Amino acid sequence: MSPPEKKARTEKYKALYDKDFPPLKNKLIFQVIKGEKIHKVPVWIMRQAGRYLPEYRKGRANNEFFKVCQTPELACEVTLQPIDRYGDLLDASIIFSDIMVVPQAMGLVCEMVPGKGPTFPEPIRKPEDLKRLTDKVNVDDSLGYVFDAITLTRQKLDGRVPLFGFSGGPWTLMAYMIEGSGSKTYSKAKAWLYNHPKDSKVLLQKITDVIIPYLVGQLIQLFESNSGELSPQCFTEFVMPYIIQIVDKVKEKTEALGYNIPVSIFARGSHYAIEELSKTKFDIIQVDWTMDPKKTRETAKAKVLQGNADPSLLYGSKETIYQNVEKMIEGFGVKKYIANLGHGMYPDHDPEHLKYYLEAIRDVSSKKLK
Ligand SMILES: Cc1c2[nH]c(c1CCC(=O)O)Cc1[nH]c(c(CCC(=O)O)c1C)Cc1[nH]c(c(CCC(=O)O)c1C)Cc1[nH]c(c(CCC(=O)O)c1C)C2
Repeated sequence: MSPPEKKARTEKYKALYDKDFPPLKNKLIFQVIKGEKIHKVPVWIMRQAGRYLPEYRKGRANNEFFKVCQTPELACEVTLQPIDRYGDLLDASIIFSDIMVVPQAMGLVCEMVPGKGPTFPEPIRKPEDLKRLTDKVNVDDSLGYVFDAITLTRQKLDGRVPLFGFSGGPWTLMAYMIEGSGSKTYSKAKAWLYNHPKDSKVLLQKITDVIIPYLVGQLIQLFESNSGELSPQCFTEFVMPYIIQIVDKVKEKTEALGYNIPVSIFARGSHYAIEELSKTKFDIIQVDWTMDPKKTRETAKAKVLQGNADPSLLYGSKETIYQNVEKMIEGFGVKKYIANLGHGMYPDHDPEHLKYYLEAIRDVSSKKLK
């Protein structure tokens, strides 16, 4: 985006920033975190705005993926699609964007290649390549479009549900920046942890320093989606120190402004880390479907847990979905719990089956909460 375009964008949204945000009508997630009485378990879904929705595919036919992310009107429109479709069955929205906007802000080119996903034509290969990264990233300049999209969306939501902001975690972003795309083994990125531990920490810190000023929203989720690739030892050394910095600093910053913003962590695949994570300031721990709800609840007694049905459950019948939801809620319990899937929606999911899942959560949990 050229500087005059950027200025126009900022001017355009100034009035929206100055206007008070509409008060929240649905506060279920905040009530769960505060331990207040609720009438049903709240639910939202990772990738709830996406290719499984015909209205999303229709809009995307004319617009490149990152163009949607970078155009606040389009990002807002797509964010609202599942909220408009499912009405009060959903209890949160999540801003339409991608974790790759942070590496882009750091000066790396990342393109969405059809059939392949996000791809870096010139990934970081050796420690000298770190010099190619922008030295001091001005987050307001380079990611201002996300802030504008968040502001516009909060106005347009009119308080129906709260809005999640999100970021990839430092390790997950480092892994993509070195691999250049998704990978089966993440062996190039993991080789860095063993061969260049110091440079790895320089890179993780650079990413952390961009994430902290970037994270805004009424709720926040940090996606360490690639954490399950690591040994417990590497997790402790290369993930924990950075995600703790992020949650501590984000809390400090927002509390100083008078806000208490709940922060959620999704360390996908890191079973061994649940206990360690339950001792941090994260308010919510999102778990994947390979974790048993009851055992996870026993391990992280005091924390709000979020998850965790296998996304493939949505290929099942209405009855199958209902029975699995009953078991899931039985395991987690109806308190300190936010329902979600164990990972994002798949492009070939039937939107009607997501509705069955959302209805089952409402029906099963409201009976138990009576
Ligand atoms: C809809 C969508 C997104 N990203 C991608 C798509 C499909 C692309 C398309 O429309 O063509 C490509 C897209 N973006 C990414 C991938 C995975 C790449 C790979 O590992 O191979 C793809 C196909 C990278 C990505 N992107 C994201 C993660 C973390 C969560 C997770 O573990 O899935 C990751 C790893 C986060 C993400 N990505 C997105 C959201 C939007 C908000 C919502 O949830 O509704 C979010 C939160 C949006």
